[in-house]
Amino acid sequence: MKTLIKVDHLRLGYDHQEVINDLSFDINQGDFITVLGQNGAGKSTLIKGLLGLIKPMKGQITYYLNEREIGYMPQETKVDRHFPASVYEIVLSGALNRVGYRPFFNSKEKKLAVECLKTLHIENLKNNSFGELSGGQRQKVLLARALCATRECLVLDEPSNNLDYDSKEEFYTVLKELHQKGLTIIMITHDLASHEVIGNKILHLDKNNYRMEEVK
Ligand SMILES: Nc1ncnc2c1ncn2[C@@H]1O[C@H](COP(=O)(O)OP(=O)(O)OP(=O)(O)O)[C@@H](O)[C@H]1O
Repeated sequence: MKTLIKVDHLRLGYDHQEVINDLSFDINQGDFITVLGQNGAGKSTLIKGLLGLIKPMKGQITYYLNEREIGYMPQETKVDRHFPASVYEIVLSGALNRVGYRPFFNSKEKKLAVECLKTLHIENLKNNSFGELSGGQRQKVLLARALCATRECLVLDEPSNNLDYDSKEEFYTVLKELHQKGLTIIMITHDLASHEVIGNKILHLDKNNYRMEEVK
């Protein structure tokens, strides 16, 4: 099994405050890892580390994929829902990592954005404005945007926050479909109990007590 990201004796934190200490695990191709932990356990901090937004205080993260091609879906609370853009424009912005110094999106990237809309069954929303969507629809748009950035690995930060039961179920169904298509997924959440988890592994993050559990 190919390893995509290797986390080795990692210590992460801010200034002199250590949040994660001595965490080691591998993210293998085809994994769907759910990260569970109490508020403040360091779930978002781990994501920032994986995305290279904060540097390890100790230990290391080794990437066996192009780091820039990790698709990231932020927490909805960190996204301005009144952002004046269409669904298509938001999804296409996921392809910015492919553009480099070119001042425009090419036809391949535009086609990819439409494909991502189709994959998530939201092609009908293409021309709607983001602000007029329901919570569940907005989450699918943000997922499509993350998908547009990668063919390989998605990192999702509390994607089902604020969704009602039905929208959550629908969202998880879409995630399972992506996983079955071969996407590697790391998802942090605090609204699932261990027995409800989707995916093949659970990373339990608790104060200096980390445990990777295989889901049967
Ligand atoms: N930018 C920052 N500067 C300083 N401390 C921070 C910063 N971001 C988070 N922290 C602190 O790091 C610790 C872990 O926070 P983090 O957001 O990673 O936890 P979490 O498990 O994602 O929590 P939640 O479930 O509430 O989102 C907390 O004590 C928090 O106050």
